[in-house]
Amino acid sequence: MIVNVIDGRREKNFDDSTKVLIDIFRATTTIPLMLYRNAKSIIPVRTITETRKMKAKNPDYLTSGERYGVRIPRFNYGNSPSVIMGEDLSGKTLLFTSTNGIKVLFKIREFPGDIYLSSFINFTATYNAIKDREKVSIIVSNRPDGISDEDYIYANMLKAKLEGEEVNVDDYCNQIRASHGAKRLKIMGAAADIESSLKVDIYHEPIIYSNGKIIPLTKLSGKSPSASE
Ligand SMILES: O=C(O)[C@H](CS(=O)(=O)O)OP(=O)(O)O
Ligand SMILES: [Mg+2]
Repeated sequence: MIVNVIDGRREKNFDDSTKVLIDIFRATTTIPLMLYRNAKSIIPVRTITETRKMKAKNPDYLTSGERYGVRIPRFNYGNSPSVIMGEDLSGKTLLFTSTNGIKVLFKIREFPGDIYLSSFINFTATYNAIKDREKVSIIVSNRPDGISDEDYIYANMLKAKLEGEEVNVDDYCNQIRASHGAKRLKIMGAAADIESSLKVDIYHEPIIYSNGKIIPLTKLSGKSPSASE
């Protein structure tokens, strides 16, 4: 197996490998927790305006997302995994837009190859879903200032596991706790999101992007989770 870690913010060209989108703080932590709290699906949306337009057409949808970490005014939710953990989202469809992770998702969906979304929340399920693939690209969402050590810590853990190395997950969790990204969350007043991002394997499903929606792989009846719409 070939495993590459790629800066999804800077890279412009992607191949047809299986892609795993990583955004530990916080989109690919929040999204699996939305599904853990029984959401039906998450619809990624590029812009705030588009989100409001889709909400107007689908009043039952919930709105979620942020810009630069701050919840968008009049949205039902921001991008806080610790807030989502306390919610019952049974049967709900959530519109979701975020500063980094969703931006990169819209970039990579233009290329062939299955797209998974992963974090500590569904680490083992992701590993089991892709461990036999020929080529895997672990796509780091990064941030505007180019500093997202939390994403690289997780990407390196997943890469090590895929390459057959023994992985001590607790060590990686402690690296996250000591990361620049964790300090940033504390400064933002979102310290609770650090431990929420470290609920390892609380969600037991691989999560894929398919035909405009983010869903558990098991919801994809029989088809390959092709990223192309
Ligand atoms: O909401 C987040 O934590 C980040 C924005 S920032 O890094 O806090 O400015 O968005 P995400 O798309 O989850 O990286
Ligand atoms: Mg992030």
